[in-house]
Amino acid sequence: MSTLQLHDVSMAYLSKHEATLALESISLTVQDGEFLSILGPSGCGKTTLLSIIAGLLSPTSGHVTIGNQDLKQTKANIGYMLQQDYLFPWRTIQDNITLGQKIRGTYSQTAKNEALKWLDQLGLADKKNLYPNQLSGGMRQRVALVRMLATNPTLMLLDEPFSALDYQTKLKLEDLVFQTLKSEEKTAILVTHDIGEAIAMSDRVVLLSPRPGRIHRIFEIPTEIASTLPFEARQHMHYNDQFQIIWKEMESLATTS
Ligand SMILES: Nc1ncnc2c1ncn2[C@@H]1O[C@H](COP(=O)(O)OP(=O)(O)OP(=O)(O)O)[C@@H](O)[C@H]1O
Repeated sequence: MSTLQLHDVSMAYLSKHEATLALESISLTVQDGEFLSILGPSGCGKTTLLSIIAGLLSPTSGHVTIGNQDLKQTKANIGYMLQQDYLFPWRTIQDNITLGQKIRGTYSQTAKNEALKWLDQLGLADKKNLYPNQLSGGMRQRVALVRMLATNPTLMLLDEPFSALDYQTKLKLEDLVFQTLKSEEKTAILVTHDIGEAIAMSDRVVLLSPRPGRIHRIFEIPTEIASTLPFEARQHMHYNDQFQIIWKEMESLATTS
């Protein structure tokens, strides 16, 4: 993917009686292959920001470009993964993971094999003929990940995809997503409330202020953290400087909001 840029993006939700300013003057560049996390207090506009990048919402002012082209003009394939898996209960796992390809008109025997390869790589090959209600929550999220990967997106947007999972499943899936996206050199933006998760998975963490969300600070995560520590250890760096700094900044935001 080419570089993603947000240029002075603001977003106000307008209703008959009031306007809610959700985001204000967000300018940000996300490099090719970068994993970026967005942290911030509840209601600061994280999901709004992701929806704007996905092209589902138009900002009130400012604009988004991918490789210097306006988002609406690009043919960038953007994948979206949410807290809920939104699998279709009446379709088998195989039919669910090829659905994105069918909607995009890219379905073929080769594309189907690609989807099945991902299913295999994520340890679910033997589940392909089952239905979503026959799988655990963690398995269903893995299927949602396969469905997204099967469309070969150049940019992946992840809106708290791990938050509904039990702790052990969450750790395993975070690690799996991290390893998969890094090895595929995918560009990804993760919205999360979890500082450990953000540090463990990201190259950079963007901390937004309370609503209206503005960029409060951007933290570079030292590469030696990602390259030397096992994933679970990276999550629990309560004594790690980076964790402490981000935690303190978040606390200070909470007390000033
Ligand atoms: N469709 C809408 N109409 C009006 N206001 C909205 C709409 N969607 C979101 N908002 C408001 O915009 C602000 C930002 O919402 P958003 O969901 O983007 O925040 P968030 O940071 O993702 O929240 P959370 O962390 O709780 O999921 C909130 O005050 C919310 O109430």
